[in-house]
Amino acid sequence: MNNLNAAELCQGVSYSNSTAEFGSADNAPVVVVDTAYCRAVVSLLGAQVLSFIPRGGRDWLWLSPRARFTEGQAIRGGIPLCLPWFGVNRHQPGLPKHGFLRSREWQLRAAECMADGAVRLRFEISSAEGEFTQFPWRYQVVAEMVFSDTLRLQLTISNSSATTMPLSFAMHSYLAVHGLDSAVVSGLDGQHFLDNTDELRRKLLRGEQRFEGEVDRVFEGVRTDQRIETSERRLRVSGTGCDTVIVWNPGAVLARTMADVGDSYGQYVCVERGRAFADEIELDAGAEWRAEMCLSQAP
Ligand SMILES: O=P(O)(O)OC[C@H]1O[C@H](O)[C@H](O)[C@@H](O)[C@@H]1O
Repeated sequence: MNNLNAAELCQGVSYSNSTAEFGSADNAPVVVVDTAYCRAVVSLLGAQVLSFIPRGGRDWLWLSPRARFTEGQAIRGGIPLCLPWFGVNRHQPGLPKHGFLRSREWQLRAAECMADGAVRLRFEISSAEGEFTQFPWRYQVVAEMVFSDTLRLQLTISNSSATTMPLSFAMHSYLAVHGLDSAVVSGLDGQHFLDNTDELRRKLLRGEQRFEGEVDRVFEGVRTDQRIETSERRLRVSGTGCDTVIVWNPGAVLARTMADVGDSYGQYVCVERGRAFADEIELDAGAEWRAEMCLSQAP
């Protein structure tokens, strides 16, 4: 199955590459959405939204200036799609972190301009034969994105195997902030979390989530929206079918060990939506799971 060719793209959608868009040394194909609402860039590698700039505004997403754009390597920033598992695979810790799909090339199968001026893109991917020995399930994933004055991202994961498939995932948003000190995440007050900086001990968050040093927290079974407030904007993250919220920033010390983060760690916070840990899914043979995350301007 091939990508749409350029003539099949609707108005406001075009192909470009990471060098032209971001000045990267690696040159990977990207899709650009440029409409009255926004300008957005999506990489075919990982079906990863890399930039979303509402008209007259600044980018909601952070992309590392040192991001690499080569197959088999994760792109640091934007919204990586981590699946068919999130983080370290709990059943087989030796498998690649965050699943196979964030560093594989997806296919762009549809690009549609909607009556209200929004653009919808549909990307698809299937499990690769070479992965079967490590993860013995066959599955398909459709990622649909709707770009308007909000960014909607919907995942549909289908299990086409004869047995139940363990599924966890995350839509791993890197949200741009201007000064980590002023970044505040609300909507998690009174919720328990697994502290990934302290052997996943279960703890309680009281009040707002702030960022002093490394933060790596998994909130399960969340029924609320999150609001991310910085000195210059307020964003809302909401979701259905993705009740796990992961909040992450490496802090200065860990960031120094990450070649594609380094001293840029203060430019983003990750507020991710997915299903992981207690929210992990047992996806029956032939069944599918749908999840949607929406980023919007908060009042
Ligand atoms: O460095 P990566 O493999 O992209 O992972 C980046 C981060 O993803 C999630 O937020 C996890 O909770 C963190 O533990 C992890 O460090």
